[in-house]
Amino acid sequence: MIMPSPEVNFTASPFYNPILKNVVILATGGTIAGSGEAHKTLNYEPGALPIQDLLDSVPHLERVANCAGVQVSNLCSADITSEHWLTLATLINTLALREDVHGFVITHGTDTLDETSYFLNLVIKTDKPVVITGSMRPATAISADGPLNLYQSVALAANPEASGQGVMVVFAEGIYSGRDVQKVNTFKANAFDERDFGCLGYMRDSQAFFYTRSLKKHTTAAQFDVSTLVELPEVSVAYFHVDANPGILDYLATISKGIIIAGAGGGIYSKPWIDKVGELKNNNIPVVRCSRISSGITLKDSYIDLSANSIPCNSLVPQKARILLSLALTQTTGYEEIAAMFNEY
Ligand SMILES: NC(=O)C[C@H](N)C(=O)O
Repeated sequence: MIMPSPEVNFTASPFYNPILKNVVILATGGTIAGSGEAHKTLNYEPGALPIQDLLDSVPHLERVANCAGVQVSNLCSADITSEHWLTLATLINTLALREDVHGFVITHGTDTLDETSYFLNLVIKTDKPVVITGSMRPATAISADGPLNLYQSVALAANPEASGQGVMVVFAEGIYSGRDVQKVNTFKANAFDERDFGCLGYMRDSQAFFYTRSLKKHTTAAQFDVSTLVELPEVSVAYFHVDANPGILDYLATISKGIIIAGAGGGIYSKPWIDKVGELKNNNIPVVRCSRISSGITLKDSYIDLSANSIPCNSLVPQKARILLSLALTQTTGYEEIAAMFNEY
């Protein structure tokens, strides 16, 4: 999905205020742009409304920042692909070079927002604030949550305190790190959390209050460069469970350059899977061991992996480990180097 350089012009707006910061809004779709039966929260079409409708739904947004909207896509986030990720990264990395661009907001469906936020956190080359948001209720629902989420995201993107914090997610008045944010509820408006690590801070109206920061490498400190890539190495996830057929790993090896195992507990799997992981290592297909549990850490474990045939994921959930392994594979297939990245990022 190659997107020509979009027109981003802040001064064209009749509300342009030279005192305020300039924020680019990159719209990708999701429930925040969803439309359905008046007042209902179910049975709507995500990614139905254009970016201008979303901006118009926020009262007095022009008092917070000068906004310029770019429609990157208008999709349910299940249909976001790595091509969209590469497009977003290129757009942000290019626009961030402009002196008149001070921050970015991405509107996104919530179902894969945790993946997009981690990918961008690893590949964006700017300290300017990048904030991702969405909503749980469509724009047409009673008490739609999109306008407040968007208002607070624009306020955060225009806030110099948000610089250098990596990609952030603003949702239901919380500020979360793109690395650790996770969707934890299928329908409630307060659908995001940061597992054991606490959120970075809170939003109250347009004010930001920061309390912590992520210690893991991101953005300008990260080693990944996607500027010349048109696709990412394919990495698949295998979910372990009682009686899980090890043949699934054989199949995944035919379509993947690397495999993530969502293991049980601290990232464990059965003896037939242990043998299969040994075969995969011999075939030069790196396997990363994660847990199907969404908090805690997965470490080197001689019981499950005496010959160190797999790489422990440290604290990443499988869908985020998949992104790091894919980016790692753009640079190396070396187990030691990849293992170091899982401790650094
Ligand atoms: N709340 C949402 O945004 C869910 C929607 N299905 C999406 O991810 O696009």
